[in-house]
Amino acid sequence: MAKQTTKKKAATPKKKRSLGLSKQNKILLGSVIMLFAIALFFSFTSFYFTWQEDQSLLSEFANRNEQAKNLLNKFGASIGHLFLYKGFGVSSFIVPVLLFLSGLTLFFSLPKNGLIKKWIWGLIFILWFSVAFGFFASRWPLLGGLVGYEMNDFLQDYVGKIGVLLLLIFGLIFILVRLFKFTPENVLHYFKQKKTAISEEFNSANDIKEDTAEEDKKSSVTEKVKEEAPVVVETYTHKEKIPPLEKEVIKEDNSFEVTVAKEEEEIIPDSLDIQVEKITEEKEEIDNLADKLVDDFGEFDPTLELANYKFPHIDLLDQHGTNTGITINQEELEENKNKIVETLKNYKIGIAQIKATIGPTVTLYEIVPDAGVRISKIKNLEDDIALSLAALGIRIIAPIPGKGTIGIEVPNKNPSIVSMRSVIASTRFQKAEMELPIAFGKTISNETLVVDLAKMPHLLMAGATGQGKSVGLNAVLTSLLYKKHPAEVKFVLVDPKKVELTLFNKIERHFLAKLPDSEDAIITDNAKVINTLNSLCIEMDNRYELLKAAMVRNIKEYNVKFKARKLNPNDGHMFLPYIVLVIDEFADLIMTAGKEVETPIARLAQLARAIGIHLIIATQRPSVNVITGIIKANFPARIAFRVTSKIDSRTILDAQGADQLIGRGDMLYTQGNDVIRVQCAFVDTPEVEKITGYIGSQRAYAEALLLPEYVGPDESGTSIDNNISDRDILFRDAAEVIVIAQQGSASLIQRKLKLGYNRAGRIIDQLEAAGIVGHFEGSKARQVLVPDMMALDQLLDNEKK
Ligand SMILES: Nc1ncnc2c1ncn2[C@@H]1O[C@H](COP(=O)(O)OP(=O)(O)OP(=O)(O)O)[C@@H](O)[C@H]1O
Repeated sequence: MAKQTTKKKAATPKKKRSLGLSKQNKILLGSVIMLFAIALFFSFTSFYFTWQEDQSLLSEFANRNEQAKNLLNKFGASIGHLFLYKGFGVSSFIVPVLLFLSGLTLFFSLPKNGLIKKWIWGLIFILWFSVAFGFFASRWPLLGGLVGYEMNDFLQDYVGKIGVLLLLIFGLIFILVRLFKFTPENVLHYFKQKKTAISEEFNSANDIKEDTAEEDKKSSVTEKVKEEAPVVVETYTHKEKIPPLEKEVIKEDNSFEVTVAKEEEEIIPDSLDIQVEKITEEKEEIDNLADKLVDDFGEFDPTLELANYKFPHIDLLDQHGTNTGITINQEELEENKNKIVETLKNYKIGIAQIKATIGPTVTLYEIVPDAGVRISKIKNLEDDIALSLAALGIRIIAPIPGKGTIGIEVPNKNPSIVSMRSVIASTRFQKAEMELPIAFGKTISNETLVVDLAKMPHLLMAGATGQGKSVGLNAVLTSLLYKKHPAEVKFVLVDPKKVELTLFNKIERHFLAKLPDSEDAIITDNAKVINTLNSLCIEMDNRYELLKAAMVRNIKEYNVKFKARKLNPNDGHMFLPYIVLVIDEFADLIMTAGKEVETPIARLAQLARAIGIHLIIATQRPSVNVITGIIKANFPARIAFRVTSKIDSRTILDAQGADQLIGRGDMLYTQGNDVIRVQCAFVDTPEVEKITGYIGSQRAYAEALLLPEYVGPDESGTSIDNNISDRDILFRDAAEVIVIAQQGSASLIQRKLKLGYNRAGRIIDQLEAAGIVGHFEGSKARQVLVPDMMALDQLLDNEKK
């Protein structure tokens, strides 16, 4: 049975495992081992015949005059003595067998698995036989060897003869069960099979006998066979209970014999561990090349071009008088506490416990109301509490998520400024292992809030004018400037207000990205914003192509692969910096360009996270026509500075509270679930100027990062064929309508000539090509280039000539 198993195993095709040796070396080593095994075998065999004669020569190994009788002379005599006499006796023969198998495996580069198991079992056998021979045949020391004898001696000292016998029996059972898979059922089945075979043999023998007998006797024999048949069927029904392993053989006499396919059972034995072959992954050629390149040149360093770039130092930021930290006004605390308790008492709400956490601008009073008090009751008292505390900006959080208490945020009389310096210097920011870390400010419990823009993945910021949006944007940009090398991140800045972000012009060649044909990197013109957004969409598509070619899922993996030199720059691969698009006044953009801005923004917001383009959009007017559903859905991270109405607060946060803020950087931050109150870090214009000046004075790239070129419909308008024969038959009528009204709009043509939108659009394009109306200007009507009917006639007549 065991043999069958081994055969089966050998027959199973298995992948070869690399030994780390070349083919030739394997053949050499394999043959040496096999020959050594043969030498051992001959030495051992010969030892049994010559050991007595060679005994005296064992100490004369170096003496060349002495010759041993062993087939392998003194070597054979010595090694035989070592293994058979001093070692394990006759079971030592297993050693050359195992060695031969190992040599064979190497020689033919056969799969190595199973070999270790063979060695382990071989050694178990050697030990068991050695002890068994030592026990049963102690008179013949060459059968059990010295080890067998000594082990017997040793064991008998402790467990006696019977103990050793029991141990040997256990060893035998162990071998039978673990190696040969003996189970009582197996044994029973084996005997049953034997019995069936014998009875069949017996029957067939009878058949032969009966064949020679007379005819009338024949029938009785058939009956007898038939009688026997049910016994066999019984066997079948019994074994039917284990169907998957059964192999049915329909015998000639129509009786069934069922053989259990034990071999199969042994291929994946239940107790034997499955041999899981560890396949050393074949290295791709490209990987080898990459490894070689990395060995030769080290990993690709994107910062190499500006290797001497110095990050801005903390002293460029001001303290803003915050080095003293938050001052606690004990009186104010007591006073507020008493007022809260009293107000609630007036409404018959008892307080079991009250606790205060002092933040930079507000103090959070956490109260645990008496049992049975309805939370909604406290929430409804918001205005009353505000009135009794005579303070603006009271916010009630009922209950505080995850705490089971009710929070009342009361503004401090003397709020302290959270300086950008303090948040940048915080360990939380300094140790932040993030892709794009941003230190927003400090939470109510005075912890620095550091978040990863890459995870947000886009940020929507809203707040009424003068509440701290621009400062917030500067805080975001400053955080990134303090943490990122110019090679790692690029900004696309859109500033319709024209004054807020101009300071960043100084770092154009370090940190900014722009359209190829534009002079200024900071975009202030709304028409250009559309081009830039579409260009970013092209960049996004290009990056997706690169990611696809590199077979990675996001920019992080892509850059890791690129740094490891696994992506060939000749195939268009390059290190991809993160791109952060900042739009300072989004409402203005939407008002002037509408869908044209919304569509690329929505596309970017939906798709750009994986390829490292992140959007930060700020707006004064968080109304639903500015922050449309599609934009909102793609900006889970939102910041609300103080807004003027509850509706605005709902629009931006999907919750109220932003209308209760106190302004000056007091903000609410949410990344989808909880709303956190944060005091935004304050960074003043002179500080930003110092930082950008410091960076700007350093060696820079030759130019800002160039975004892909985008030819918008306004520019491409000129490419429309000014083909007179292709013109619409109503072209002249439309031209007259436009010139008379001096208004270049498609809807005017639609109305006056009762045309569909598409036809009117086509005519407008033709009018543009003819030079009658100007370029497309977003939601504004086109300029009419022909002043009156006379000029129009002249223009069209000239065309005909
Ligand atoms: N985090 C802050 N800490 C302290 N003061 C602040 C903070 N943020 C803003 N301020 C104060 O509020 C003023 C207005 O801030 P900011 O210019 O950022 O407002 P804004 O929301 O951008 O206004 P607008 O929309 O009109 O540009 C600042 O000059 C500053 O005095």
